[in-house]
Amino acid sequence: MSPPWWNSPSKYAARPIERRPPVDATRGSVAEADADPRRPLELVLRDLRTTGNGLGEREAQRRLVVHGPNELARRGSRRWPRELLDQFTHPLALLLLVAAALAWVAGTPVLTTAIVAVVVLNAAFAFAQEQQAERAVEALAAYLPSKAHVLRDGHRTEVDATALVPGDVVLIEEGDRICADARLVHGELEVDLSTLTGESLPAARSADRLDTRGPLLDAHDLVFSGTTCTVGEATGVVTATGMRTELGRIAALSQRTARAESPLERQVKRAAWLIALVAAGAGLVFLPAGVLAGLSWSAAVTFAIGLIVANVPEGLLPTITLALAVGVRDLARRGAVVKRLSAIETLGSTTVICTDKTGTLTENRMKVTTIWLPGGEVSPGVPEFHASAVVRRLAAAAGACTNAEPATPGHQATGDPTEVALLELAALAGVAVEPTGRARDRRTMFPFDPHLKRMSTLDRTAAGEESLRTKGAPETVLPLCTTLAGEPGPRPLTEQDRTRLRAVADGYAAQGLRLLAIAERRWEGSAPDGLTRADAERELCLLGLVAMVDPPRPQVAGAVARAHRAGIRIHVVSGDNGLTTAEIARRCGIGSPTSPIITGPELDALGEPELDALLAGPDEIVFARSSPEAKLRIADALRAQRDVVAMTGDGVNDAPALHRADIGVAMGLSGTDVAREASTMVLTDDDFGTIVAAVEAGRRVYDNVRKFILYIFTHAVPEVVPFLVFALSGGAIPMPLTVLQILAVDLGTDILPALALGRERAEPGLMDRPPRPRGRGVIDGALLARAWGFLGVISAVLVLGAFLVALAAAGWHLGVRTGPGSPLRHAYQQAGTTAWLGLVCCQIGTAFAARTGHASLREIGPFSNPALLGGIAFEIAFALALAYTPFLQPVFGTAAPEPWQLALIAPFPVVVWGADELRRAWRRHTSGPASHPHG
Ligand SMILES: Nc1ncnc2c1ncn2[C@@H]1O[C@H](COP(=O)(O)OP(=O)(O)OP(=O)(O)O)[C@@H](O)[C@H]1O
Repeated sequence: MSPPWWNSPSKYAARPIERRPPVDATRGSVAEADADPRRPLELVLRDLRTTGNGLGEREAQRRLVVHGPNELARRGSRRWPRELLDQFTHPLALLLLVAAALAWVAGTPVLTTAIVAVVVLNAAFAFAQEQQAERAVEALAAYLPSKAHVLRDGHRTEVDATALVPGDVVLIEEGDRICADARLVHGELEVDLSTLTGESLPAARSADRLDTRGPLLDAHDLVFSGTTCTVGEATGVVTATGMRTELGRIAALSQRTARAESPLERQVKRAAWLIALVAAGAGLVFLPAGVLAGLSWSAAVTFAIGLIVANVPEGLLPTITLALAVGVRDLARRGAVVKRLSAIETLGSTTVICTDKTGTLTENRMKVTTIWLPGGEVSPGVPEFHASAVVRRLAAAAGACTNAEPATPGHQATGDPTEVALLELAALAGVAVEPTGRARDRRTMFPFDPHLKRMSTLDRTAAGEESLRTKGAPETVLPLCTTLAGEPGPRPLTEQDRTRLRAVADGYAAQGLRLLAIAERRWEGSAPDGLTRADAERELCLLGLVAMVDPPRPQVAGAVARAHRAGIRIHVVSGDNGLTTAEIARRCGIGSPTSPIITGPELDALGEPELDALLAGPDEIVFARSSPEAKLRIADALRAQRDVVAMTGDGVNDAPALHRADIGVAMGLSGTDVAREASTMVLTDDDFGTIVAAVEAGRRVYDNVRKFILYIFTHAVPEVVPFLVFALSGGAIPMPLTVLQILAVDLGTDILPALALGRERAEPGLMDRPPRPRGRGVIDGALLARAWGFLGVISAVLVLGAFLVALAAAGWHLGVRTGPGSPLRHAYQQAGTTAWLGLVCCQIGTAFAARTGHASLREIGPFSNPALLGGIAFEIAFALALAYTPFLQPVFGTAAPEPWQLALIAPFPVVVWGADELRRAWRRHTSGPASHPHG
């Protein structure tokens, strides 16, 4: 049987497979495409003109020019004609086209042209918005560059995955995404091939299991781009990159998958349909009513069609998609890359955040502050520290039992910050660790296991002995120890020692320090072959405890306070000690002195009902020494209570919990690729504060979508009511607005202000109100009541009032004819134009009212949305052009109003906005802090 991967002579053995200098690729192209990666390794390496030491940097650059970047070609460019066509064939557009056909049959070619223009304009607009949204989402990839570790010039280097070339030797670790097809050189792995094969169970891959038959994807010595490593470590030589990989071949065959629709988009689509149906119903009712009121059939049909066209909200959906996409793009700039548009709305309703401690609440920059030795406590750097042989032994053991790389001139340290701190300790104690020597001396490694919470290595030492070094959480290391190191020599570890050690550990932990126990076991000569982990990690000699600080990030306390104000609870789920975690949580403002601390074993002992009861309570809980499975249980229990859960994670084992939470949050800096892929949101700065900022952004985008909907729903009432009055009065009161005038509002004056509302900044108090309940629709009763029942009714009264006043001033009274040729014709057109401009004025007032759902306009400042001011300026210019341009007047049925008529409608914006301002003030007064904006 082949030795396990950790038994290889070194972790990334820079062991030459075949000493052959790298060859200039330009002198003979690498036969990458033709080389069968399953041939004997020597032949594969020869054809790829490489060695187990990897390529030289210059050679890699040359190959990059020859082979191109390691990325999949985009196939989207040819899809746009189809996407544009889709805009004309979706059901709402078809409904409008049917209306256009009816208008043609009814003998109104102008209306037909207008409706077709509406459809074309809408399609163009929607298409442009969707393209923009797609580009915004695609641009996110730049925020999450994929990285790969390679040997270049014999050194381990991190490069962009796009820079990988055939012949590169890649280093693959647990949690990595594999970025190119590769033949394993040595090591063993388990890989998740589900992206290629759909098979979700991990498959074993090993450098030592040659496979020359069967399908390529089943070959045991090959790994493929797009898959992930779930367990193990290996090196492999890249055999194919970019479109030549198996993933590339599949991508070349398949189309890009369609973007999944978000719940918000589904809701809006349903609402759009409902409104379209209501509009069609209103149109049908109007038809007989209009005829009874004295209209000709063709005029009645025209108006019925006008009603439908005016109220079908066909532009709603793309605008909302764009608002979401813009929200996603803004968030990415702030450090949170959201992978699905729908996540942005879920984020806004988050009720619970379950966060890690290390790196999320804290800086993840460890520094050893104190060492506890059997003979007493010592701080790094003091004279006793340098003088003590036990310190040196502890520091050497701790330094050897690491995989991190220490800092060198010009290079920062890399790897686990806990280990980097231990390497720094070793250097300070005069036993600096040099990675090549460490790799050379290592015989076996039992890697860090999140359940065991410890790691061990078996190393050859200078004295010709072999030594097992173990470091890990004191709770898991102490039970394995039987002796205690001391100056004269080890002595048995007594029960009193254990009690004392536990007290010492608790004392450090209560100060928020992170603790590691360091222990050792020595063999004269060699340790027995084939030692299992359980065999090796026993009868250890405890060398001491190392306490490290990892300070809370300075901005976390503020973010926690904001989350609390926003009604969000925060539970800490950490692998660390309970007291340490509780102290860090306390410093961040999470929990109270009476908050429960539940350790892993305690959680395991809790039944589901007890866990549910615990989580249903008001407390914020510290889950300490927890396993990745604990996260899954917590996420499930919270979701069962209809909480909306954001859960952080970074390891491979966190992937199921990240999947299960409503918002899985992965760490972009310290997390594994597997966690990143399982998550919905990736923090590019690993900072807890960014999660809260993302929640805020989610709330803002959702709010803005509602503002936008409020605005475009409101105008339906002043448009429809005059028709109803006309019909109900049996034609005695003439119709103020023409169909084309209504279309001019929907598609001319309203569009830009509506879009600008979608970009409104966060309203004050946004994070002072409780989360939106799960499942509450974006269009709810409160929004409709405000749009139709309040703003709409006020606008309708004003519009109709202006019309009647203008008409009456010209001598009109009930029943007097205003049709073509009648003496009042011009006055009627002037009155109609006054009403129409009045409607535009009401919409300006509505726009200002819609800017806030709860706060007063003064709080956000009337001029703080310049796009809205620009949109309103356009709206006014457009409206005046329609009213005063001679060649447009006959088309739209307008006539220039008298100055006094303009003066009559000029205050309308203030009246509409002012009424809503008073309503909001009254609501603030009666309901206290904002609960339901727009309600
Ligand atoms: N590289 C390591 N080698 C050995 N032991 C470690 C190592 N890293 C952490 N430990 C021990 O395992 C414990 C759990 O570590 P883990 O990484 O699961 O959680 P954490 O980083 O402390 O906290 P969090 O889960 O909040 O990020 C630590 O408290 C420490 O005692």
